[in-house]
Amino acid sequence: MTNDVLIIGGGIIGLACAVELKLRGANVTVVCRDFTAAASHAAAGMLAPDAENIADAAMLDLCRRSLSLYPDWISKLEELTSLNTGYWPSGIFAPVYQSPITNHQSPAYWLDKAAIHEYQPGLGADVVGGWWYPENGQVDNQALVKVLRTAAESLGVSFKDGVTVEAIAQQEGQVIGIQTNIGFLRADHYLLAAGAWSNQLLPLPVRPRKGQMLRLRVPEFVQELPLTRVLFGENIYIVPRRNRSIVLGATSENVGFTPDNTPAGIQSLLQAATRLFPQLADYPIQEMWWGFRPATSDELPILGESHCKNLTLATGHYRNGILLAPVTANLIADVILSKTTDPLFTHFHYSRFQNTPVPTQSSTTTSMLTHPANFTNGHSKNLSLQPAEFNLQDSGLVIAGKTFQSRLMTGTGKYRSIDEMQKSVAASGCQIVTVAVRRVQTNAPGHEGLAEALDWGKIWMLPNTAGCQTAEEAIRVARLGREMAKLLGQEDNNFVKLEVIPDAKYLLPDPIGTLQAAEQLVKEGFAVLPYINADPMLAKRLEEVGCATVMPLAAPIGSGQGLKTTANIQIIIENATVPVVVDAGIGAPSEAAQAMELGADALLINSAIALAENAPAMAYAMGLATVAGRIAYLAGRMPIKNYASASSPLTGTITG
Ligand SMILES: Cc1cc2nc3c(=O)[nH]c(=O)nc-3n(C[C@H](O)[C@H](O)[C@H](O)COP(=O)(O)OP(=O)(O)OC[C@H]3O[C@@H](n4cnc5c(N)ncnc54)[C@H](O)[C@@H]3O)c2cc1C
Ligand SMILES: CC(=O)[C@@H](O)[C@H](O)COP(=O)(O)O
Repeated sequence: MTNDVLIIGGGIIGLACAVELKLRGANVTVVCRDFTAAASHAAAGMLAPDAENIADAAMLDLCRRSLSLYPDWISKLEELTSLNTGYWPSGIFAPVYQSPITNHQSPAYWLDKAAIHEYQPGLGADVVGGWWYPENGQVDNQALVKVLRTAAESLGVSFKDGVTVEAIAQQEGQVIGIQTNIGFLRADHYLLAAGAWSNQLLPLPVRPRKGQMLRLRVPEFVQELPLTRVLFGENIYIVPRRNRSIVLGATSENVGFTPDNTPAGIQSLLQAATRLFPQLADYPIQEMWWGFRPATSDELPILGESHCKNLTLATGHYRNGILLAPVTANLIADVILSKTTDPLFTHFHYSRFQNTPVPTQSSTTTSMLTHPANFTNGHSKNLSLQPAEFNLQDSGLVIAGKTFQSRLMTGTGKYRSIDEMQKSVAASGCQIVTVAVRRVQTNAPGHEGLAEALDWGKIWMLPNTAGCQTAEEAIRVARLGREMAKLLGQEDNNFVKLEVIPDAKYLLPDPIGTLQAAEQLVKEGFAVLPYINADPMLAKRLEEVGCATVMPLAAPIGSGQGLKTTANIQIIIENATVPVVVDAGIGAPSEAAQAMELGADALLINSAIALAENAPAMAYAMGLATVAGRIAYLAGRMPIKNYASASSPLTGTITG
């Protein structure tokens, strides 16, 4: 039996799960950075599986199931606390301005113009009809969150308020604890319920979708409540509360975590609201706010088991987290305490974002997370000119005990398309591909779906900390990178390409920050591959603190200037006992070959391939150049002489 459960996040999902787990006998701790900075406070509280027109059948099923749990769940909570949640199964009207073409399925009823205006006086004159969803309703979500918190406290759930979880520490498929700003916390089992912030802790495709809201007040001179049912209009919903406030929402903006209400956002809400229910134009505005919905790429939640046996996921509830709270709490408690998974949950398993099958309850997740020990990207044959054919010894590139046959590493940035990137990676014959953790996490332009675009069973991932300006940031992103690699199936991948780059113009790395971050990451068990200026002293220091390679630059990243630091790279190569990977600035295959001829152990090339007119062809050429340069190095080049030396013999020539 799992005794201690630690929940990350104190929004409605974390709180609902806490109450349910506690009621079933677990010891529960909720760790939360900010109880009010949560989508759960910002929401409108509609319970609207039908009005929302949910297309996904399993999602609709889940939402309806949750709606059916609402009455009993609310009674239980209100009894426990003697507080009111404002639950109101009022029904929802969805007025329209044009007659619909499609028919909604029961439980929706079509009301023609006369009927809807009769049932709901005060609607805009251009409303031509509407749907009536008698089974949908609303709850005062802010009141409900308070009730849940009070219930949890009265049951003995322990709360750690104002505490930020910084990392989820894992070992061999188990979470061993969480790193927080107040220290390391441990439990038997962990539940991630961090809403829109979830992917700061695990590489899940959960992004913030901002919604702006405002509240009006029914003025004193209006005696009776003008609205007693939710109006679900086009780009607007109007949610009347029993306490005479009226909630208007909501915008849907893809602006990351950009805070604040904006004139454009509020104007759009007011315009749509007063068109639908004109008398609102004279109602006083009481309050405005905004919040971040936790949106996944397929707009469905992520529920149930994770890649770690003792970590469960309950996140990504997007537009319906208030509605889905009771069913989530019930089924998550089943998963954690009874180890049973409702068949419906398989539809919401995190692995749908990977190209791997969903593991069953009885199987361990290891099958999903293992990969072939020897990496071939399937296309390296063309480039495998074997030095052994010429009596040359080359045992391959060994980094942190892992052997790779290819000595070329590539990147994923700057390609015109994912398809071009995939073809180029294949054509290069590389076995290591570096991925910018931050850009993948934030779905930066050109990085959408990137993590899933390569076959990580064949390519070794080198997560990099691009975009980090300080040692602290790089350490945090490195930890995320390790989780990302794990989640994508490389359980034992502890590699990180460390980049600490405060300067945007030359993209030159900060040597002090790099050394500090490297020391820390080595202590945490990472195989650190630091990107550095070609500084032999720094290279030595990094080697001394335990880095797995050093990666001196040939020239600034993306400059394509070629080998500008040859003399220093040569000193680094002469003195290094770890592999030297020449990284950045290589513009042409001749320069790749030249770096390898110097004795570099490997190369990392991105821009020169991605920005070539024919990227896959250039990737192939870079692969050949890397092999050629390596063989030339092993073959031993002729010495350079000051004067000409005739190629043909000077003796035994025929005289005429
Ligand atoms: C404008 C708007 C309107 C909405 N309307 C509705 C609606 O009408 N009906 C409906 O069903 N749903 C609605 N939703 C969606 C619903 O609000 C969300 O799906 C739901 O609140 C998600 O709950 P949650 O607990 O997962 O996340 P949140 O409520 O966001 O809670 C997450 C919590 O985790 C904490 N946290 C995050 N990271 C960390 C960390 N590293 N360490 C510690 N703590 C952390 C945060 O501080 C926060 O308190 C709406 C959302 C918005 C924004
Ligand atoms: C992708 C990556 O890690 C780059 O930052 C790397 O330094 C390669 O540089 P080029 O793009 O100049 O090849």
